[in-house]
Amino acid sequence: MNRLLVNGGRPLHGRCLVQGSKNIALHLYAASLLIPDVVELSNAPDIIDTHVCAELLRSLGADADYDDQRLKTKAAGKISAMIPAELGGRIRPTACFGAAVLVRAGQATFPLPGGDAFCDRPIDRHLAVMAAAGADITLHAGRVEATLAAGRPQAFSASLDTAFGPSLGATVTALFLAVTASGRSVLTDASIEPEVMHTIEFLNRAGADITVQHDGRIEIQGVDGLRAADYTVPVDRLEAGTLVMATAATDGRTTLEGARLADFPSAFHDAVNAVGIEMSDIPGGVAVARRHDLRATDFATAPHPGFPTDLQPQMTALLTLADGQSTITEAVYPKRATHVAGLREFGADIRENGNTLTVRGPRVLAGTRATGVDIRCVTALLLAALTAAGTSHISGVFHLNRGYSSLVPKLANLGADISFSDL
Ligand SMILES: CC(=O)N[C@H]1[C@@H](OP(=O)(O)OP(=O)(O)OC[C@H]2O[C@@H](n3ccc(=O)[nH]c3=O)[C@H](O)[C@@H]2O)O[C@H](CO)[C@@H](O)[C@@H]1O
Ligand SMILES: C=C(OP(=O)(O)O)C(=O)O
Repeated sequence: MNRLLVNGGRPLHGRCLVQGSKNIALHLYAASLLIPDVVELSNAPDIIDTHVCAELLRSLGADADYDDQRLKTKAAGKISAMIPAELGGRIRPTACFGAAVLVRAGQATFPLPGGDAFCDRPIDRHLAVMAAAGADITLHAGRVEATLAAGRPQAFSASLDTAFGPSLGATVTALFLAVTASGRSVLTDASIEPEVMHTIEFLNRAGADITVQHDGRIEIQGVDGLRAADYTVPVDRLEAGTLVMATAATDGRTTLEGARLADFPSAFHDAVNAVGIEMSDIPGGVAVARRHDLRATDFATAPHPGFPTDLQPQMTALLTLADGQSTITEAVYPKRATHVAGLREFGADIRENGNTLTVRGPRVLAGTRATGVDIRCVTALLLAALTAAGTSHISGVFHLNRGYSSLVPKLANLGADISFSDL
C-alpha cells in the first residue's frame, strides 16, 4: 500500500490521541546504548525509525525488544564498534549513535546520517566534539572512524553553534561523550530543543550529573557509569502541530488527547494565533478550532522556542488557504522546499526565492496526483489533499511511516475520507 487516496473537503471532528515523539525517542534510543543495565522507554512510537533503531542496537550487541509501544534495552555485553551503513544510513541521529558506541567501545565506525534527504546533513560539530573528547578521527569513503586514544573520553569544553544556530544533534553527541568522561565538561551555545532537554532528564535519571545553568551553559560532571532507568517518551509536538493545521485547514474542531499547550513552542502559538486558530487546554488534551477565516502571516523557522523547521512544510500548505500574502523564511535548513512542487500541483500559488517562500491565498485547491519525498513533505501534501476538491493520490507513504505510527487511521476516525491504495 504505497499510496494514499483522499477525497477532500471533509471537516475533521472528534478526539484523537497524539503519539510519542519520533525525534525525542530516537535520541533516547541512542542514549540507551550508554547504559549496560535495563532501560524501558514507554510510549515509543511504532514507526519505521523505531524498528531501524532497535535493529541497530541489536546489531551492536545490545538486547532491544519492541512491543506494545515500549522499547526495552540492555547493553550489558561487549558493544561492537561498527554501525552498519544499511542501518545507520537510514536514520538521522547516526552520529549520536556513533558517539554512544565510541564511549562504550573506545572506538566507532559509522556512516554519514540518513533520514530525510531535503538537504545536506553536515556533522562537523559532532566530529569537533569527539575530537575535543580525545578521539582521533578519519573520514573516508562516507564513513567516520573514531578512536579514543585513552580508551575513555576526557572532559572537554565545546561550543555547539553552527551557522544556523545551536546544533541539536551535536549537543546530544556532546552529552553522551561527557557523561562518563573523567572530569567536568562545559557546553556553550548548546541546543535547548525538547530532544536535548528530555535526553538530559533521562540521563540524569540514569545517574548522570548534568546541570543546565541560567546562562544556557550545560555543565556535566563525569560519573563512573550509568544505571537502569525508564522514561516515557513525551508527546510528538510535530504530529500534534500537524493535526492542529489539519483541523484548521478543513474548518473542523478536534481535541488532541495527551497534548498540552506547553508542548508547542511559543513561535508556533504566535503563528497559528495570527492565522486564526484557537487552541486551549481542556481536561485530557488541547481543543483546536478556527477562530475566524484563515489569514496570511509571516514567520521564520528557528531553533526552539522558534517555529520548528519540521512544521514549516505543513504550515506552507495551510497558508495556501489563508487570505493574503504570507512570507515563510526557512532559517534552519535553507533548502527545505521539497513540498513546493507538490503543493503547486494542487493549485497553490507559491514563489520560491532563496530560503524564502511567498504564498498567496486563498486558493481553492483541486485534487491531484502528487509525490512526497520526505516525512513533512508528504504530510504537507496530505494536508492539501484533505481540503482539495475531488480525489487526490499521494505517493511516498514510506516517508509517512518513518515518522507517524497511525496518522492515516486517526484522520479517518476524525472524518476524513482517506485510505491506502495500490493504485
Ligand atoms: C535546531 C533544529 O531545529 N534542529 C532540527 C534538526 O536537528 P538535527 O539534530 O538533525 O540537526 P541540527 O540541529 O544539528 O542542525 C541544525 C543546523 O545546523 C547545521 N549543522 C548541524 C550539525 C553540524 O555538525 N553542522 C552543521 O552545520 C545543520 O545543517 C542545520 O542547518 O533537524 C531535525 C529534523 O528536521 C529537527 O527535528 C530539528 O529541530
Ligand atoms: C526531517 C525530519 O526527520 P529526519 O531528519 O529523521 O528525516 C523530521 O522529523 O521532520
